[in-house]
Amino acid sequence: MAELKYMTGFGNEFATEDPRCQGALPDGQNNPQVCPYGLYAEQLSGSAFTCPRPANKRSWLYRIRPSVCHKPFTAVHHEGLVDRWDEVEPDPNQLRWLPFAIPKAAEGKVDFVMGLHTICGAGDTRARSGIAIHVYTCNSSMIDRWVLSLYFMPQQGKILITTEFGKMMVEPNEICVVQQGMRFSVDVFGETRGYVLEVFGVHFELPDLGPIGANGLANPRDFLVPVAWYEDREVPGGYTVVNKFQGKLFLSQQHFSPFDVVAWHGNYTPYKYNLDNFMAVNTVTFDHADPSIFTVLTAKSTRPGVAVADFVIFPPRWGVADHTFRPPYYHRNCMSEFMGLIKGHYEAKEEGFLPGGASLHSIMTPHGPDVDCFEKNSTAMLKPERVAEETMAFMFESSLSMVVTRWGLQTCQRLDKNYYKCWEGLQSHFNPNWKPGSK
Ligand SMILES: O=C(O)/C=C/C(=O)CC(=O)CC(=O)O
Ligand SMILES: [Fe+2]
Repeated sequence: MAELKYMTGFGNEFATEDPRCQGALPDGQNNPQVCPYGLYAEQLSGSAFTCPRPANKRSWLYRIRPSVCHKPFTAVHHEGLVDRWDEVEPDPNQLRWLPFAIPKAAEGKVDFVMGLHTICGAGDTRARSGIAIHVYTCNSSMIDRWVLSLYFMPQQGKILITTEFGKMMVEPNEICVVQQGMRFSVDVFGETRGYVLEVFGVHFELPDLGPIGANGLANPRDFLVPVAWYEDREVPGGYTVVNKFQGKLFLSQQHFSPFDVVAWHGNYTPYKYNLDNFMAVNTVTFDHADPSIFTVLTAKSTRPGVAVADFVIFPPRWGVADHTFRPPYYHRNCMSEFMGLIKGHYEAKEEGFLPGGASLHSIMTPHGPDVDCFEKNSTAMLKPERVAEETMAFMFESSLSMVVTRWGLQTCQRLDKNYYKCWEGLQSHFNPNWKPGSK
């Protein structure tokens, strides 16, 4: 496959035409009486029309047929997708999952939609407030079907995401955002697994940088946006549209490929980002900084400074803190922390937290380094050293109190029942005779 092309930037106004149809974008207006090449104009709104300018997101698509040409939607049951949070009793325990099992191709084809399972979430898709965290495990490409609106993190196996806006190849260590309403299809190249965060009703933004200044963390120029690509393809057997609506899936048929957008312009787009481009900022003196220092993207709530979901990474970096216990401190948090591992070993849990697995530390549930990590780092010689080499751990940190699904707690059979034991060996080192100045 030829190398894909991308445009760069975050949330700016992009304009792109498939090179086969130069001049497809109308000049100086959005909906001329007749569009170039006989295309239809269609607007995709990502925000209320009246949103303040910085938050106002929309794109104009110029396509062979408008997307309204389809047969009626009919409901279909998908066991794995959940949007109500009362299936099982709440569980405040520290939870950890072994790597989620990927179905073997020999045992049957499973595509991205079939292989999508909700692990936890909160809120209401109807009130457009809340989140859901899913995992996908699959072995086959989606054939002539597509679905809407997600934030992807491949963990194993690259994925080719074809969207109405163009194509993106997304590899492990990259993230990809396909926003609400954008139609896409996922091709895979073998056994494939990854994480998905779905945020209802808000969009990811780059975090403000405050005293850091104008540069750093995820820089806007490193975000990649697909260029227009279309196919004019009749599908006599029917192209299945998968619509995720109010948490349920609906199918409809149409007789042509939905990827028929010849040109588009706007600031509401899918995009991808390689986590190696993250410029980490951290202490060069002492103490462990709060993990918010590693925020890549944030989905803000209406409360100032409080995120519906922050996307945070723990990238390879230097650790230099003087007279400091360098790994994460023990803590209880007013936010929920869902973690996953793309590759490598996470410093607070060298064992048991594995690539393709996950952990959830709910609101106010205590957690922190395991025994080995505590003992090793309490006596370590503190010289500059590489931390998280060849590793990429991430966290979805949410102000919502998330509920775990029945699939997450029971059906997937990946819950590590012994997780709590990793702290059991923490000894008391209390010495009532300790004197200031002694070791
Ligand atoms: O690295 C950090 O600064 C904190 C990160 C976290 O809060 C995530 C954890 O709670 C890690 C853990 O499993 O202990
Ligand atoms: Fe934490």
